[in-house]
Amino acid sequence: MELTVLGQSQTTAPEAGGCASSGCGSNDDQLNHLPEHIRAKVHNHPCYSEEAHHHYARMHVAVAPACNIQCHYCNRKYDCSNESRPGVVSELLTPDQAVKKVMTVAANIPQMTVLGIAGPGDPLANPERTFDTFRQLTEKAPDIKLCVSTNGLALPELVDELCQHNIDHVTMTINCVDPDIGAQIYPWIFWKNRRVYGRKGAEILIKQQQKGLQMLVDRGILVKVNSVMIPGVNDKHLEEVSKAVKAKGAFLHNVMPLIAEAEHGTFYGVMGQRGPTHDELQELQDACSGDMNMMRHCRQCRADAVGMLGEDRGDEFTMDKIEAVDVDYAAAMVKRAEVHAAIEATLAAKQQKKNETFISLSSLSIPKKESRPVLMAIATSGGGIINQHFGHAREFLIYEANAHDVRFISHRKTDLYCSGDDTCGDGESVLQKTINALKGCEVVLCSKIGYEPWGMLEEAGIMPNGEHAMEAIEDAVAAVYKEMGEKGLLDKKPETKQRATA
Ligand SMILES: C[S@@+](CC[C@H](N)C(=O)[O-])C[C@H]1O[C@@H](n2cnc3c(N)ncnc32)[C@H](O)[C@@H]1O
Ligand code: SF4
Ligand code: SF4
Repeated sequence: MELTVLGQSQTTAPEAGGCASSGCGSNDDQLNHLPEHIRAKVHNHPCYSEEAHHHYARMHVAVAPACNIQCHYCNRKYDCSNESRPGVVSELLTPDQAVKKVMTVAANIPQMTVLGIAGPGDPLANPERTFDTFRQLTEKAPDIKLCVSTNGLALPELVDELCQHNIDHVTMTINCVDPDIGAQIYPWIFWKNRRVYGRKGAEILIKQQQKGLQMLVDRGILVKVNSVMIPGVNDKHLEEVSKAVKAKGAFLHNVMPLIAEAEHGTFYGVMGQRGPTHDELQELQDACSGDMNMMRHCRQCRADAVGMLGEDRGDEFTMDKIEAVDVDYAAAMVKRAEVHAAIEATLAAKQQKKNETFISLSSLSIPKKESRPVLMAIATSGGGIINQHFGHAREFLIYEANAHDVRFISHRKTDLYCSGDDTCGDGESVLQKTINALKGCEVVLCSKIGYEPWGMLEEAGIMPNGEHAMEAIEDAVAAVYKEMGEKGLLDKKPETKQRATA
């Protein structure tokens, strides 16, 4: 089966230089040449494969409270159960509790393939708790892949122990390779039993990160590098970071937007540091993609997230609900294997159909002047198909179509306007906020939509479309683009009527 990883092509082995075509970003390009052992590691990992994230789930367990550095954007003390952002958790777990939770979730959500430890602090600043969890899971649930997300400071000394577990993937957050920029992001690190401040601390951190990255690559671990895009601080620098980590052998780069709100109590939040706009983020991801595989579907999950990316079923599996549950994991593994086989069959059939029937946009003979890119927002609850009511969508996947290609570029979160509460206290309806969040999109594809949002979308210059319900997303996007071409709507981008939004 051919795979799409991260919505773009990996046409050479990652060791051999990654994405072959400059600026590649096509969902239609395939991973034909990826070596089998790499394909085996990414095909069912929802974060490493854009395609897989429509079908497979992940979970995080919050066993790692402490951190050995301070980032200006992180405050793990703030918790809101409705909030989905990194570092946030509802309950800290012991390793035993975490193992119990993972096995219960695995038995109930068989499409869950990956368990990550991503905080709320740094897993490698809590090595006993992290490795105890991994040791038990490697033994008791060998069909679950294990992952960590680390700042990398303690990585070199722990890399060998890490590799003893069922680990194929590691995420490292690298926001800079220049200590002067690092000094603006990290006020201090904790190193050899003392705090090291400013540039000096950043310099040590960067060295450790680069050393740890090399050690992981040498051991055959796939490394995803997370970078937080902080406008005015490291935004101009991240292309260089991308090149540097690519040169060392990192497999993916995940440039994520800074989340900074004053009420989180972070330095950046309090100082009014803004995050990037959708356009700024996409521009940077595109600029980095010439030389690197980019992850564009990261949902910046909580440190206790459970379920498909974009959903959080953590509330169903709190310790008070699962403590008494007995899991027959041998039986669960059989069921899990069946479910995984069914997903693989679905993916293979989808690929087959795509190979046979995908509308080749390049064959449409759309005149060049009419081949401008068009953004479309998709309401989906998973499976890679258009299967969600507009009013039920908590997020929209954003695809870009042009005359040659359809590609996934991002997702945008929205408040659920069908929640009964139609205003957000600032006088603006949630529906209006949703429409603002779709700024730049010209079409919304969903399974159904009510009269009121239909009218308001049209008024905002966004075409609602419910005609492609239950169709594969990329097929539908291509078909709508073709229709737009036939109706002469590709001549010129219409004036946007939406209000500005970040
Ligand atoms: C909470 S951290 C935990 C793992 C580890 N300590 C690390 O930093 O990689 C997980 C990811 O969330 C990111 N993160 C934390 N707070 C953030 C924020 N306010 N905005 C954007 N990303 C954030 C971190 O940079 C990291 O990539
Ligand atoms: S390294 Fe991770 S946990 Fe530590 S302060 Fe930074 S974001 Fe927070
Ligand atoms: S934070 Fe991003 S990389 Fe981590 S599990 Fe969520 S989607 Fe995957």
